[in-house]
Amino acid sequence: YIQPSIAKQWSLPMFDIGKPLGKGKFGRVYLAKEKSTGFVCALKVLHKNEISQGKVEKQVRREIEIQSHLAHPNVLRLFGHFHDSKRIILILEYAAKGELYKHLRRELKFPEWKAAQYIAQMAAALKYLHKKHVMHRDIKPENILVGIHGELKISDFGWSVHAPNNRRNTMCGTLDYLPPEMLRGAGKENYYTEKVDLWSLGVLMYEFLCGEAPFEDTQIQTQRRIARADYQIPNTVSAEAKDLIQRLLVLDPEKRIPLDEVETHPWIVKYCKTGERAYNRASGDKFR
Ligand SMILES: Cc1nn(C)cc1-c1nc2c(-c3cnn(Cc4ccccc4)c3)c(Cl)cnc2[nH]1
Repeated sequence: YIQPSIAKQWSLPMFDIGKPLGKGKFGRVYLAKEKSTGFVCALKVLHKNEISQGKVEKQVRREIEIQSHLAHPNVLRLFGHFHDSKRIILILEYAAKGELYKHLRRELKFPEWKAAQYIAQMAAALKYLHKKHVMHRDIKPENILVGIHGELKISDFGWSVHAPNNRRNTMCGTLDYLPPEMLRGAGKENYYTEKVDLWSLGVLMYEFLCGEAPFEDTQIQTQRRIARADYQIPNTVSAEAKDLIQRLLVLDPEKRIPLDEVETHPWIVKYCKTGERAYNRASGDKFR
């Protein structure tokens, strides 16, 4: 007898609420345990009046709609949501090692082997999203969490949309990660596609290896430098890593290296165990 998949009706009394984990522009996140199963999760509590004042209802709806249909080891799960008179609560996967940007600030920058594994995981996550025609559009360390095994998890889908898209967004926060085609502002002539995430992956890779973003400057200068792809890569960065950054930070979205080629790039293959050889090793390669 196959249990019909009932959409469980969640409510706050079903959870023991633990310590606050963090807060964003809208709402706070708490550690929580679902009482009947002991399942540990993170509850993101959004206040309805703050959301309507911030005119972000559409983003919250999109975050729920998009993230609840995603299931990938490098994408933070959204298990469900519910609301009461004043709040909307998202039931999210708990990432036990917290926010990636805190690790990056503490370590200043990552060694190449760690950066390569992180970029490989982000490429896998983006490949999964793009296959579903979802573009994240806000890939940056602040939106990446770290799981119990040190694996990265993209979170905060508030800015994600279905590709292609030409909506103009009033974004706040850092411009550092914005691709040139989103800076130009969208009109009928220039749609942007999921390739915006490839540019941001290049900015992320640069920041992992150099400890600062490639176009970090005053607001005006940053915009100018992004529009010209005006950045320098320090000589401390290996030739292979430099090559991959240069293939991602390309002004023309169509000329950016595709995710399939990121995964097989020499710099990634060199440091990531996911290759055939490593697979054989993992399976005890008795017969090889
Ligand atoms: C912090 C922290 N330290 N440790 C050891 C684990 C964590 C942890 N944090 C999370 C978090 C988490 C917390 N804050 N934020 C940022 C935020 C908050 C509110 C709105 C938008 C964005 C995410 C999540 Cl969702 C999911 N899992 C998390 N795990």
